[in-house]
Amino acid sequence: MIIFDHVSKTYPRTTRPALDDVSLEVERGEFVFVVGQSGSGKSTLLRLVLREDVPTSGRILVAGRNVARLPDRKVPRLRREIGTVFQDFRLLPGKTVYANVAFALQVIGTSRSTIRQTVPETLAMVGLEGKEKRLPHELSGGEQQRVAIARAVVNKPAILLADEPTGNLDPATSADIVALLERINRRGTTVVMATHDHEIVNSYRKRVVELQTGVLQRDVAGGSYEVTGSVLPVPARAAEQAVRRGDWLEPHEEPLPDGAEAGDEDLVPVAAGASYGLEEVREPDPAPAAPARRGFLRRR
Ligand SMILES: Nc1ncnc2c1ncn2[C@@H]1O[C@H](COP(=O)(O)OP(=O)(O)OP(=O)(O)O)[C@@H](O)[C@H]1O
Repeated sequence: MIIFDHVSKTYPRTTRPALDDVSLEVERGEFVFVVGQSGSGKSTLLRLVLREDVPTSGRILVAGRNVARLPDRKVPRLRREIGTVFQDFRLLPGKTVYANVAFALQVIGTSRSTIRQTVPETLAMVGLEGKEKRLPHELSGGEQQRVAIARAVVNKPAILLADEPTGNLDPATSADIVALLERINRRGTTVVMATHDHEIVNSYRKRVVELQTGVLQRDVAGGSYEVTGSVLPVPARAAEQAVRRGDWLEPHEEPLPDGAEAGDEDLVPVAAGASYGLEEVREPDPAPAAPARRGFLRRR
């Protein structure tokens, strides 16, 4: 559903990349937490998925589209497939709850009859029945975030990106909001959530992607929040699968034969953590262990 293939992003007038050679794959239907300290590149990663910006190098595929190459006129269609939720809710302050959600459908030309049916269903799904006529300032923070989530999913996008959606909420309300996101995920929407919330990440034990100063530091299924400060091995099987899948290879590259080992200076790791989001992968053993084998492509 989302593929980052050696993606780097350096903003203008900066020297250090905000994202540095990040490769990962998010499968359809996954729920992924993106963690990392402030400035580690989480928002940049989400902005690139949305084509709010383009990578400096590397490829990004979202729902089969190469987003950097997408002509501007096709960007709105891409974004229809991606709902977004932010820390600060971003509701239209002068519009009611109902109108905020309906607006998302109006701008894409949905018929009135569909809007009349879909908006109440969606508001009920997020637990806002009876609050349709309120204005945003008449709602609690958690309720405002529910409106924002309703607006993000009312047209049933394939992907929901949530950038610190619990950042302004107390722990109990945060837990409710993430439970709602999980429910939406169970209905088939791929969810990618950037967060600093240790408790949430540790209690859900979903896939965790950790960035550290733009580098993909960790990518584990069933992970915890803890920022490790060291590079953990990429599960060998996942990386090998990525190498075997020809779609990661450029025309001048070829997979290594079975049995190739890490360590050659010639070799570069590919697709860290790719393809294993829905499989059970044990977290790396904290005790020192033999280095895990990785998948590699030969650099020419
Ligand atoms: N528009 C921009 N121009 C220049 N530098 C930027 C821009 N946006 C982000 N950066 C820089 O890129 C790096 C990554 O920022 P980003 O916002 O992606 O991090 P983050 O992990 O989302 O941080 P936070 O958790 O604080 O939101 C930071 O060093 C930041 O200063």
